[in-house]
Amino acid sequence: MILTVTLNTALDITYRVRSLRPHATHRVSEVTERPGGKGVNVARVLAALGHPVTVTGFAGGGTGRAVRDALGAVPGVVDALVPTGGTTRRTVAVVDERSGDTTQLNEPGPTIAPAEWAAFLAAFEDLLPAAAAVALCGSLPPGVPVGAYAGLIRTARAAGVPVLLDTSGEPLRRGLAARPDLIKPNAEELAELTGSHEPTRATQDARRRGAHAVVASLGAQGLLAVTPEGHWRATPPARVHGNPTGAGDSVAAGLLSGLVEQLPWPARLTRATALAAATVGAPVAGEFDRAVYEELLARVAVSGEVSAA
Ligand SMILES: O=P(O)(O)OC[C@@]1(O)O[C@H](CO)[C@@H](O)[C@@H]1O
Repeated sequence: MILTVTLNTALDITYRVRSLRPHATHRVSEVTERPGGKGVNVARVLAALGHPVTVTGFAGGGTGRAVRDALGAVPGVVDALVPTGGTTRRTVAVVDERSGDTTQLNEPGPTIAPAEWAAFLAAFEDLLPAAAAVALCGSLPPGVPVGAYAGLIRTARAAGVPVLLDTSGEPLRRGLAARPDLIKPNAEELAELTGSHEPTRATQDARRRGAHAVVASLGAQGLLAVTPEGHWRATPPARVHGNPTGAGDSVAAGLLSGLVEQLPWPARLTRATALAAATVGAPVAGEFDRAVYEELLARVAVSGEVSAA
């Protein structure tokens, strides 16, 4: 199975409004609720691709129950979430129907007690032997040490399990020191990490900081990969309009599934690019439009070159 870790799970709420304006009252035309947090979205996409997945992290309170109930209904996903005495957060994505823009409001999440963190570490070590790969995804809830991902990466690498790290800020900076196999920053996260807004330079710099491979997700411009095997650019054929929430998680799912299937890099990048665009085309985070995905697979352009041996 593939193990996804979401320390700060969420009940993702998506509101659609006609036009979002500060200081105004809005009538919501449509509300959807889904289990979320980045690793949960990665898990749903992996399961839809036919990979067995186990989800761990924390869940608690009424929202935690709702997340677990909904996850339990997803075929192919095993719930190994660790209970917390706090209450799982909500995130709210407000989709402006007129402009198509999405505004995201993410709560900080519950405070994790030291004993709960210790229980999670024990559960993580128990799950590792059955894992073909691990994804460590999203923000850290209060109470979890800022170097948490670095520790989890060291534990996974010691067990011989490849790790994808998808986070930002200080947890990403510290995680890099533990040499994850792959990171998947977006342009903003890359710039924050490296100080450079030039994607090629920033991606190379991120790799020098410790990641084995870096795949930068550049929104409608596609993906830029710098790896020991070579460097590539994958570009979708056209801009897909819709809700971009979760598109990065679909990139992570595409890359992880390709890693486990031992696909060559261009095929992994094609899959990840098509999945991301198909996620933008679906109205809710963590879901993708399968028809759009299958149609795009043949139309993603990949250019680049293999490194000299
Ligand atoms: O606050 P974090 O952990 O960074 O991100 C959480 C989150 O915004 O990311 C997903 C989209 O990638 C949403 O489903 C989710 O709730």
